[in-house]
Amino acid sequence: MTINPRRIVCLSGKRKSGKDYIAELLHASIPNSIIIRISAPIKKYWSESKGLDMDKLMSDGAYKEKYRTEMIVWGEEKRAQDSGFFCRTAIEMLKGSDFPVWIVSDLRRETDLKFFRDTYPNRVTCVRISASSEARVKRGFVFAAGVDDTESENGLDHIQDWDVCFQNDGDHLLLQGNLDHLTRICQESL
Ligand SMILES: Nc1ncnc2c1ncn2[C@@H]1O[C@H](COP(=O)(O)OP(=O)(O)OP(=O)(O)O)[C@@H](O)[C@H]1O
Repeated sequence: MTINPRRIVCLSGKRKSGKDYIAELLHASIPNSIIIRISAPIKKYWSESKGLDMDKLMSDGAYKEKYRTEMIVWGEEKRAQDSGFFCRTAIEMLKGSDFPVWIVSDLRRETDLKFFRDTYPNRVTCVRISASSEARVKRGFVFAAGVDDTESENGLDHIQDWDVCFQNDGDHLLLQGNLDHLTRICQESL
């Protein structure tokens, strides 16, 4: 009997480093994988409580930026009560147990890292994606006080023991090499 997940790839990086972009590419190359966004339940519960449009909140637009600060504060309060709440809820919401490979596209806090490593020992590959300031700005990054100076953006900066680290500044060959490496790790776990 096989128990899902067989492999979890957790992606971490600053805003506009390319986490979503890379998650989608990995997802496309690994059959039976699912993308899990830890922020999905935060957005769902928060948008419902405020009567806001969930689809707009999940998109990469100005709407997301407008409400991000308020939502972060609400999320922090929830996390203080139960640090694994959003990870567990995201997994349940997306029926994670039906999928052998999980791609977690928005690992942001040490409690999230600890949740996955403690709950699924030996099945987690943690990836740190970096990008130059120039590349991030070209992709639309603008520093926002209350967002870029909070734990949700900087909480993993001191972590050293990433399983894989790479630069995503637009070098397609380099990116493809790293995608191939991660895909192989997943396939070998099946
Ligand atoms: N290697 C790349 N080549 C081309 N475009 C890229 C690359 N990496 C990222 N992008 C583009 O840059 C933009 C930002 O990337 P993405 O949304 O994946 O960042 P993110 O780290 O998930 O950001 P956030 O934390 O703000 O959600 C997107 O439009 C994406 O398509």
